[in-house]
Amino acid sequence: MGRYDLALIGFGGVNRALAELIAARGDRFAEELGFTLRVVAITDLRAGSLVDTAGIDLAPLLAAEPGELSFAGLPGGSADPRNKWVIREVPADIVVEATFTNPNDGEPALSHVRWALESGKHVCTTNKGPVALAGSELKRLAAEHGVSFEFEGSVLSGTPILRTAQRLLGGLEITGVQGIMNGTSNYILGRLEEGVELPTAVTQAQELGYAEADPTADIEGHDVQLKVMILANEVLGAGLRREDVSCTGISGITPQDAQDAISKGLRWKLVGSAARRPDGTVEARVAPVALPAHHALAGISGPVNAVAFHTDLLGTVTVSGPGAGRTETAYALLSDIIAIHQHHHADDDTAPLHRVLQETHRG
Ligand SMILES: NC(=O)c1ccc[n+]([C@@H]2O[C@H](COP(=O)([O-])OP(=O)(O)OC[C@H]3O[C@@H](n4cnc5c(N)ncnc54)[C@H](O)[C@@H]3O)[C@@H](O)[C@H]2O)c1
Ligand SMILES: N[C@@H](CCO)C(=O)O
Repeated sequence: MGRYDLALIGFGGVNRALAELIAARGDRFAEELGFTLRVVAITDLRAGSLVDTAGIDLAPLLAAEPGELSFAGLPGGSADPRNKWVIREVPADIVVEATFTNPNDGEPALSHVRWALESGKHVCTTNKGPVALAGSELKRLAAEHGVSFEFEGSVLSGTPILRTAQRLLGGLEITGVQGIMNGTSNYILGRLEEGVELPTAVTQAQELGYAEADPTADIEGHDVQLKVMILANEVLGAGLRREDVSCTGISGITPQDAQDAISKGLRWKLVGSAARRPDGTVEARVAPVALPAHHALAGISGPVNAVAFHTDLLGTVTVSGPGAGRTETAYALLSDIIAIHQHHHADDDTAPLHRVLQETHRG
């Protein structure tokens, strides 16, 4: 039986939901997945940092209201997040990065991921910034250090879109992808159809845990822009930069527009797409589209998302599932940990695994 010691960077909706899963289902994971999980460090901009290399007792932290959590004064606690020190120095097997997504330069999450990989620690992240803006560099860094860089939750939350493409569509030529890739905007468009005004719908999406810390990224399409970059780079080998993906969001759509569309048999959807041109380059965009009711993406409602892969041998293959949500996204992190286990340690029965890694590195 292996054990993975985790350092959680950011303790907001997603990483807190992961801690809840570990607290509630840890025994089941051991039985079904062949490993146990222990949290040895947590950092958060608001709560500070907490380190216990013997394993943090999660119950009292999870019992506290998120906004009231403070690690200062606890044994091993500090008011300062101390991200760099925790990531580099605390012995952990996996660094789980779930701080705010920064669509401009990916920071500070990009540095968090770099520090972890350079320290020989695996990384799982739901943060789209580092993956979209520096994915190739980070994969190279991970390979150099013999560790994994996993990011299933960066596109479509816990719905396994990236692993489906990587593992199940081998041998096909994927010529393009098209999808609804933002839970917040899709939820909001549904509320607009019901006559709810945009600011109210945004507040509801925030309360449900779908929206970014700054929901502008959801409404103006920047979140989908990053996801299109990730998908296109992963499945089309596109190497897109942000300026390569034209981007229009849903802020110009009113409840009246949404209801008028319904009366004409149409539904407004925020569609992200990337397609290979005949010369091999990739064209990508994010824009609202009024889809006819018979379109495969028109029936995708609420925080549910879907991605259609256009392929040569199978035609169109569409995968649909949750696109946002705290627990759904925490599941993506669990699926990343399972992938790390399968890739590196499935045959090990030693614990803790960071010692195995350190011994391997010492040669
Ligand atoms: N919530 C979802 O449905 C969802 C789905 C997929 C991906 N994501 C991504 O996952 C990440 C986390 O999402 P969330 O919903 O938990 O967000 P959140 O805003 O609830 O939590 C983010 C946490 O990170 C902390 N933080 C920010 N900067 C920090 C720093 N420099 N050091 C330490 N802590 C820092 C904040 O204090 C906050 O508690 C985001 O990047 C988001 O884009 C979220
Ligand atoms: N805010 C994002 C979270 C998932 O990346 C969304 O609504 O889709």
